[in-house]
Amino acid sequence: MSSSQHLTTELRQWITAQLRNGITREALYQAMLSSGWQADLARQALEEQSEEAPPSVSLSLPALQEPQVAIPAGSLPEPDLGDGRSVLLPDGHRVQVLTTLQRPRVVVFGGLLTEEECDAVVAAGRVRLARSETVAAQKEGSEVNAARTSEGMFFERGENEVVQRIEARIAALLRWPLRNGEGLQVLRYRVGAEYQPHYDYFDPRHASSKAILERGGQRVATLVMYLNTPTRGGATVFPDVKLDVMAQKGNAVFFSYDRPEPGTLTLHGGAPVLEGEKWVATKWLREGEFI
Ligand SMILES: O=C(O)CCC(=O)C(=O)O
Ligand SMILES: [Fe+2]
Repeated sequence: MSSSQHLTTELRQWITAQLRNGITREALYQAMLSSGWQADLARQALEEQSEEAPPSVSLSLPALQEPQVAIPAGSLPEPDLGDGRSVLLPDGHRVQVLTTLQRPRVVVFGGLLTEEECDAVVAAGRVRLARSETVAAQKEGSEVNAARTSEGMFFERGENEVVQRIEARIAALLRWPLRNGEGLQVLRYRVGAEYQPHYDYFDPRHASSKAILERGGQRVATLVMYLNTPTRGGATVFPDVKLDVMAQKGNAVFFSYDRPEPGTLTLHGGAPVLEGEKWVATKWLREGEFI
C-alpha cells in the first residue's frame, strides 16, 4: 500500500466508538489490518486514542463494521516482506515465507493454516460436495468440464467461525480488505482429477464476464491453500515459468496479476493427483468490494 492513507476525523471517531463499546485493542488492530490499513498507521491511531476511551461495560458489542479505506489505484494484495522477514504474524498466528518469485508474483507460505483448521474446512466442505454430487447425478445433460475434474463448493464469506478466522488472517497477511474477497471455494480432487492450466482473471472479451465484473471488478490475486497432503501428484503448476508448488497440508501458494492478460505469466493449474486425494481451499481477491 502506498502512504496515501491518513487518519480522518471520521476514522478517529470510529475507533473511539469501537473502544468505548468494549472491542479489545488487539481485535480492533486486526480488524483494521484486515480492512487494508497500514500496520504503522493502525498502531498510531490506537495509541492516539489510548487515553481517551475508557471501555464501557454496560454496552453490548455492535457488529464490527470495517471502515471504508480506499485502496490506492494500481495496488495489489501483497504480504509485507519488506525487511526480509521469513515469519509473519498476520493475526498472531505464525506464517512462514518459504519461497518468493517476482515475475509472476508468487509467494509460497508454510503453516498458513493449522491442521485443525484444515480438517474443519474439509469436514464442512465435504458434506456440501456430497450434496452437489447427488444433484449433478440426477441432472440430465449437465455439462462435465474435462479440464476440471475436481468437485467443488463455495462457503459464504464469514459463514462460520473457522472461515471467519481464516478470512481475517488472509486479509491481514495480504493487506487486502476482507470484503474484496470472494467466499472460500473448496475443491476435492480424486486420483486422476486435475485442473488444467488456466488464468483466474475473467476474460474481459467474454460476454459472460460483464455481470461477473459488476460484483467487485476483476480478480487481482489468488491464494490456494492445501487442506491435506496428497500421497503423490497434485502440485500447483505454473507452466510459463516451470514452477511446481507441492501440495502440503497447511501451506498455501499466493499469486497476483495486475491485469487480465497472459503477460502476467499467471497461467497455472492443478496437476493430476496420482495417489490419494487432494483438497484445497481457494480465496480469490477482487479489486473492489465483492457483493
Ligand atoms: O488445485 C490447484 O492446485 C489449483 C487450483 C486453482 O487453480 C483454482 O482454484 O483456481
Ligand atoms: Fe486457478
